[in-house]
Amino acid sequence: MASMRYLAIGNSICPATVEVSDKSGCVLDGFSFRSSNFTGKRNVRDLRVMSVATHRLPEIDVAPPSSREKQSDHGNWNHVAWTSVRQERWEGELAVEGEIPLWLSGTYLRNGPGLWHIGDYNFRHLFDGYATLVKLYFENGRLIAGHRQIESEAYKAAKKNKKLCFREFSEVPKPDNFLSYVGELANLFSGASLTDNANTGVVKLGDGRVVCLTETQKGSIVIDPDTLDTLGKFEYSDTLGGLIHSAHPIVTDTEFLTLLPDLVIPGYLVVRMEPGTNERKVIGRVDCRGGPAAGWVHSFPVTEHYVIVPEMPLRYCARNLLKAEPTPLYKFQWHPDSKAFMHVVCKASGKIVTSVEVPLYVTFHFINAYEEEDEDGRVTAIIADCCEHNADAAILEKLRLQNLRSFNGEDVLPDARVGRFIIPFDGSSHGKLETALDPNEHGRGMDMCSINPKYLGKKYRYAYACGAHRPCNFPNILTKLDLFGKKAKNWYEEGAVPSEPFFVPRPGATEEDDGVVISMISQKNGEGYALLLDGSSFKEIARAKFPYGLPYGLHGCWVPKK
Ligand SMILES: CC(=O)/C=C/C=C(C)/C=C/C1=C(C)CCCC1(C)C
Ligand SMILES: CC(/C=C/C=O)=C\C=C\C=O
Ligand SMILES: [Fe+2]
Repeated sequence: MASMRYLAIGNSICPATVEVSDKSGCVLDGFSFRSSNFTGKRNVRDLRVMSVATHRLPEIDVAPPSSREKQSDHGNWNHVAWTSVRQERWEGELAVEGEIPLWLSGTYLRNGPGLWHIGDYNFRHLFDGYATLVKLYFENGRLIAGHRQIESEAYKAAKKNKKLCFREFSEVPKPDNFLSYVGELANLFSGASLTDNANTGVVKLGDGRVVCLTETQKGSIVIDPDTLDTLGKFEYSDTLGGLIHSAHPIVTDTEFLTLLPDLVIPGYLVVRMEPGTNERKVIGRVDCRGGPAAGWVHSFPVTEHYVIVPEMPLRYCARNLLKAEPTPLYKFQWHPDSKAFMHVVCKASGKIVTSVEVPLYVTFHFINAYEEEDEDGRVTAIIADCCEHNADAAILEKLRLQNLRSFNGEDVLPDARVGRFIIPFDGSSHGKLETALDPNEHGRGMDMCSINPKYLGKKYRYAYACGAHRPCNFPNILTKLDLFGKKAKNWYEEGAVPSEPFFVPRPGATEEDDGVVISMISQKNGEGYALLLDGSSFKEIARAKFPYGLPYGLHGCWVPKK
């Protein structure tokens, strides 16, 4: 039966988007929307007519509420952060408590794995979930929010067949499922079986296209930042091949830089793509110095003139890639004997400028890097900061959904820190890895970071990240790190699971921390809200409650209003 809703916008009544579904039943019923205090000029296009999808997730049912909503004394049993989003899409205006700065004009997009089941089959790992894209559109102090599932092949196939059809981070389809979907031509043990579930990040290219990404190259999907429509695959037009890439390319208005790990001859291609093209060109290549395979490169840092290629002892493992059952470290293996390295590639020449052995480390996310110079302007070293998990890959296991969903008050989140690499340019064979500030400043939790994008590759003072208020099983505070003062300012709310704090600079700002920090909070009572903190004081300036609890999400980007 078709269902339709009407929402008031100012004095006029506009039909909301009509969703036709053969299942009736309104999951998101009874929300109230602020419409009476709308003072801006009414412009339906600009305000992206508020629409509400009123049907259940078609064909992918959510888990029964009884199990989903059960909570322990600690309020964390099946916390909404780890509970699948309940419908495919939603959009509406949120009532704002506090003040959104009027200069904040544009869309914050956040990607992440928001749907962790197919029917009553529950996925294993946080990174397995089908991509849920969330948007916060700010204009004139008002906020229109929404979410939508990304229509990847993997998601569509799961919906159609009610079964997993592609290999996800830890999940592997049964051979029959895959073959019935892709056909006899493809082999479960080939690249064709890999997911295109673009559930990790979202970037705005210099030419304005917005692309959702994961670690598989085929999982690069172009979306419309206004409607969140899936527009199609981002097809790389070059012939570089390979199956995987870094989940975090470095994207500016003028270039897109990424690393393509070589799983056959261990190494990495450093590549650049210009705005307006789909063709990556090779800048240079780094051969691994240790181990049987390339190290995992979820992210990497750059400075103004160099690309830093990390070689972690947590390495891809071709055997694990093809295994039907998950291994303790999934597609990776820990090779402490292979040592750890940092390579520095000149962006202009593609040459390796230096390559140093460093202490063992484990990181998902580099924060930033910059060049240290002497009085004559000669580069003496590179400083590269990351969220470092004390060289312990156990964090991967902690991100299993079963672990995230079963917090019982025990402090089980492993310690992490801001790891600072010092890579000398004097020909030394070894670099250093130090702790940038006392980890107790941020509760010894550290991940999901952002900086002022104007400081990318440059000497910087501030970073924003998730830290810990212990006991906890997952980073549960937002932290502003002052890397000069070696201090942190923290934001905490009991039972909250905040997503990556994302810094948006104020146009015209001259101070590094002049701007706002956006995060989305999943609450222990099953609700959720968008949060805005002042980038300098790190105090709350506004919050806006969603009509439904938000699942956890990973990385975001900012699309300024044209
Ligand atoms: C969400 C996140 O941080 C990481 C996601 C990583 C994914 C989806 C990795 C997927 C992979 C495969 C499906 C097979 C090939 C290896 C690997 C890149 C790990
Ligand atoms: C959420 C996370 C780590 C948290 C640990 O403290 C890592 C996410 C990685 C992918 O983007
Ligand atoms: Fe990431």
